Amino acid sequence: MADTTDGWGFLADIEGFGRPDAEGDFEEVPYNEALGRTWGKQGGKPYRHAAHAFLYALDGKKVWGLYENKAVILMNMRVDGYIGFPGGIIDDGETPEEGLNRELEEEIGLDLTKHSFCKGDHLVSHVNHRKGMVLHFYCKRVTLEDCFEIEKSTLHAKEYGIEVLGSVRVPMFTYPDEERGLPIFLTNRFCGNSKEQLLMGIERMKIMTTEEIQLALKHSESYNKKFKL
Ligand SMILES: O=c1[nH]cnc2c1ncn2[C@@H]1O[C@H](COP(=O)(O)OP(=O)(O)O)[C@@H](O)[C@H]1O
Repeated sequence: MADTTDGWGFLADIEGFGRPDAEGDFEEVPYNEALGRTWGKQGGKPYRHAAHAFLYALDGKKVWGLYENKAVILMNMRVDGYIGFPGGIIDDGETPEEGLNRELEEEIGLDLTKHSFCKGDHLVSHVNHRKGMVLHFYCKRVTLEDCFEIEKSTLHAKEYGIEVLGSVRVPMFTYPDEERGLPIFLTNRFCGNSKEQLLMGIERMKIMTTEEIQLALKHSESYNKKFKL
């Protein structure tokens, strides 16, 4: 990969954030500690913060009357080709929640009078020392009708067709071949630590058990190996 910021224009400052991460780059950190900005590199820039949201509804409907879809979980197809959650970089002077709400309105047209995120929705924060960034992750359960409304509002959002190329639902079921469905979805390329965040959200919101998640991951990894992905 070219290690140059030529051609990045105003994105040059943050282009490094979108580069692939190595295993172990993300370390869980308590929210208050994450806000302490104690990681500012000596004499350098303070770490940048970003916040992303897991919006979901419990479902239970059977796909084709066969496979139980446990939940509707909304992610985005991003302009860089990665899958990620809606959200983004927090601007100077914003709290993570203020920045998150602003980004959600811009990216998916979220109706903030109905679904505004607050500190109580915070699930976990991670720090990436290599990139100098902190990632905050929030979860909110809404109704199935709300999910459908949010998918529709994405089409009219300011960033639709720019940063966001579409809202995608995570397939929350697995076919009898143990690969199609969630395991194959997990073989996608995910932005930042969003794959880890997705699995944490599914587990902590009790949508799937730890064992079910481990099984989906195992089949996802064996699929990757089989096709040398
Ligand atoms: O869903 C996500 N979960 C965790 N980290 C993410 C996710 N999406 C992006 N990131 C990380 O956060 C950085 C900034 O996020 P994003 O690209 O959404 O900000 P922006 O919308 O302000 O440009 C990305 O470059 C990537 O490192």
